[in-house]
Amino acid sequence: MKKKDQAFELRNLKRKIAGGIKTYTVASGKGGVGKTSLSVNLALALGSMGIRTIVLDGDLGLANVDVMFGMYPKYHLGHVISGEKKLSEILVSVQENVYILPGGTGLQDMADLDMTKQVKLIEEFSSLEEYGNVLLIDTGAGIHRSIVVFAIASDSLILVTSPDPTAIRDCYGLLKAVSLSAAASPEVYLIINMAKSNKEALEIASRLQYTARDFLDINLNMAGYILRDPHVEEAVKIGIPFIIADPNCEASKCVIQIARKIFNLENEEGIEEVPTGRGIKAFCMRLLRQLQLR
Ligand SMILES: Nc1ncnc2c1ncn2[C@@H]1O[C@H](COP(=O)(O)OP(=O)(O)OP(=O)(O)O)[C@@H](O)[C@H]1O
Repeated sequence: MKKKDQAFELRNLKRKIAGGIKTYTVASGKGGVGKTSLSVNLALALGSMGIRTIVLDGDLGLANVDVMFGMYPKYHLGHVISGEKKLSEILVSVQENVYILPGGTGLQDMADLDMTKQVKLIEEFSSLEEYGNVLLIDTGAGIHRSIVVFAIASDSLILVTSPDPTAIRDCYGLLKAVSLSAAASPEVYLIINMAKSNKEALEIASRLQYTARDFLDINLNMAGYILRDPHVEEAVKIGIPFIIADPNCEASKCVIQIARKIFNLENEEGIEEVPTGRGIKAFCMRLLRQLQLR
């Protein structure tokens, strides 16, 4: 085994002892600000840095993640919940270290399962620990209860907004809804997408940071920005994520910066630590508890 691989195995072992997969909910409030685009390209950036990442398409209405890859998987989480498929059978490998977990409809059905079936489902979900260090949950638009539920159940929330004033307002609205429902102050990262410039992104971020701190007592960590870049649209048209289609475009460079910032890989020397969260079982249990509170 190569020295680098040995180091990676060692870090994975440490992670197993310390905890489990780290879960991140990607949400925005307003639709169309680039959540799916960010989730997919961030996952690919992390995968190429050696962090095994799973993207769960948690948009209960419209599945978008698959479309970004130009693929249409036959099975989704609904088939796992109904017992027709194993979770490992619906995971789609899209690149080394990167998997897509098609959500489809049916997540809400989880709450209606009897206790025995819920326990079985949690066991089934536990198999995700074998595939990933990180679970990114791409959610739909709006400030729906299901999105707040994902945000509270996960270890961390990644908030995305564009410079559009209505998007900023809805982003704050979602943060407020999460803070009102969460028992403790959540770990929250902020990303400004489709920014005209670094200056514009930093100004928006600083306004949101002040408001979140003063009115919600939440520390918003600025994770970075993605410039508005025509390569993003072009990549969507050909069904190839922009970080693969054009790794040197402005948007790709911004996503790599964000990956380094959120996962503490600010220097070029490689991965120091594999992210560790509370694990998939804890996530599932919190999710079920929140779903039952509807
Ligand atoms: N940085 C960017 N530069 C230019 N266009 C972008 C950028 N980010 C996203 N877009 C475009 O904005 C549109 C919406 O992106 P995306 O589908 O990722 O948003 P979303 O927030 O997931 O939407 P929804 O809320 O409907 O799920 C897409 O056409 C995408 O190509």
